[in-house]
Amino acid sequence: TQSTRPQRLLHAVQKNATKGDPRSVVKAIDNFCRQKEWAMNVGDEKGCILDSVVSEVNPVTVLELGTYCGYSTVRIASLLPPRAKIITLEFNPDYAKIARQVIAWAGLEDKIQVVEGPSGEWIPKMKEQFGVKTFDLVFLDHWKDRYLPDTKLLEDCGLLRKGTILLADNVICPGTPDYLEYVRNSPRYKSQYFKSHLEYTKAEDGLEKSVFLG
Ligand SMILES: O=C(NCCCOCn1ccc2cnccc21)c1cc(-c2ccc(F)cc2)cc(O)c1O
Ligand SMILES: [Mg+2]
Repeated sequence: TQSTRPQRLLHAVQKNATKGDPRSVVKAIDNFCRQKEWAMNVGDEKGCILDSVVSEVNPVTVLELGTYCGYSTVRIASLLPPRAKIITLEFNPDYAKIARQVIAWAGLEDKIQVVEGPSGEWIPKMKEQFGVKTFDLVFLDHWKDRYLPDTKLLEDCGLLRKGTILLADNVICPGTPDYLEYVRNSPRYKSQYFKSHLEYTKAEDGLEKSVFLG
């Protein structure tokens, strides 16, 4: 039977990346997506901006909404201090299955918890299920019309603290207009746009970094 794109991406990692070397996993995925098949990873250009924000925040507890094949999960985890953890939420079980294998190839299983299901159901359970108090960094990369409702849900569930950083992918393409309007106009956020390009293309896209002010 025909393989899926995530399966072909995983095979490219297993063929071209060194087991236990996260940066070689990131490189292998970027090469696959540039040379063979486009895929919706944050990519190398926006990935550098992601790296700089992660390094600046030095988070101990990270939430990622939208795992896909685990590219940004591996990118973030490879920069975390020893005891730091990422909880990454994926709605599609086939994607989650691939992501777990990409994460294992990178040797980062101990830092990453892949959780399957919808954000609307899991966010209210974060404290009781995973012993999370608040998140230091949230990377939004899931359904674009869920960025705003899930941000409000994170606020309401007390999962954000003064200084929590929200970093949102695709605020231009595909676009998250209601989310942008909210974080740029709400007195509870200080927002900054990092102009870039849609992964592996020349189309404009960017990341929005927003600090929760409490
Ligand atoms: O759609 C995108 N990502 C989202 C995937 C589903 O996420 C579903 N999902 C994942 C956890 C999760 C938790 N709860 C609910 C839904 C939940 C996405 C799309 C594009 C893109 C840009 C231009 C195009 F022509 C076509 C596509 C680029 C990106 O970088 C993206 O991230
Ligand atoms: Mg994205």
